Amino acid sequence: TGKHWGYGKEDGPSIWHKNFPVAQGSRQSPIDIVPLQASHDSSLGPIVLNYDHCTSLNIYNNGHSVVVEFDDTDDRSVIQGGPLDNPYRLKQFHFHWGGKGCHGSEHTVAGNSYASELHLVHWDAIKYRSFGEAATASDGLAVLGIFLETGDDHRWLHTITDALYMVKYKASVTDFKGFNPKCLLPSSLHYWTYPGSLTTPPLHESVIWIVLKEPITVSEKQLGKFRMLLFSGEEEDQRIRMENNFRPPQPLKGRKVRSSN
Ligand SMILES: NS(=O)(=O)c1ccc(NC(=O)CN2C(=O)C=CC2=O)cc1
Ligand SMILES: [Zn+2]
Repeated sequence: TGKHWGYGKEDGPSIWHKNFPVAQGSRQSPIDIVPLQASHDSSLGPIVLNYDHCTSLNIYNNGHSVVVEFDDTDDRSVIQGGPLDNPYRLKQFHFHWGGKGCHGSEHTVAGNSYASELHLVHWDAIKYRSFGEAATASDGLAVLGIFLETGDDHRWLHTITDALYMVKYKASVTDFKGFNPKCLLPSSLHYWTYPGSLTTPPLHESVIWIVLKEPITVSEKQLGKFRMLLFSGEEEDQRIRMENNFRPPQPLKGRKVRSSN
């Protein structure tokens, strides 16, 4: 079955290369984005999100993060434009966060990290027949990264944080219908883009990353609710809080980060 990995001392990001050698590959994510070194590319158009007919299905704790899954059996919710040649279908979104008062984003900006990072995961269903097939292709996935900073309450995030008690333990799942993630977008869709990878095992180098420049604001209280989730399953005696589930920035290895206008 799948190889075990986590975010601890014994099974965390510095060990992943033992079971997943691509961890030391040439297009790993996340990275530190240095705005002044990003090349402005006027051929990069705006990204377009068509989420109006999206169908969220469930919310679940996969032992690494909390994930909201979507019905991706047709093109009802897609991202297109920007660096993408085709529309990419929304499959799921999830978060990465730190411990109390510590930052937990995966991408950093000029060495600065945010409190958390939201990933909306999409796949090219024009070119590939399944998510699994796209996940192993060099241009198969497009992940939209959105930074979360702490401040006032986020008006819509409570719909998610109110459901977290239902998925406290690893492998727990509950219905989560009618959620449209466009309520989690910042006002500007200006972005950086670069070729990268999944930020957790299997670390496939199959992701076109699109990272929004503008963060959204959530409250420390709302973020605290993510930290009541557990990495561990209900039957396990250890109750390990789900926090600091982020991979640190990886070497750029000559890649170019482009900036929309
Ligand atoms: N953090 S991230 O880069 O957005 C990130 C996003 C997704 C995954 N993993 C998956 O989607 C798991 N998965 C496969 O790899 C193939 C089928 C499948 O379900 C890992 C990381
Ligand atoms: Zn992620």
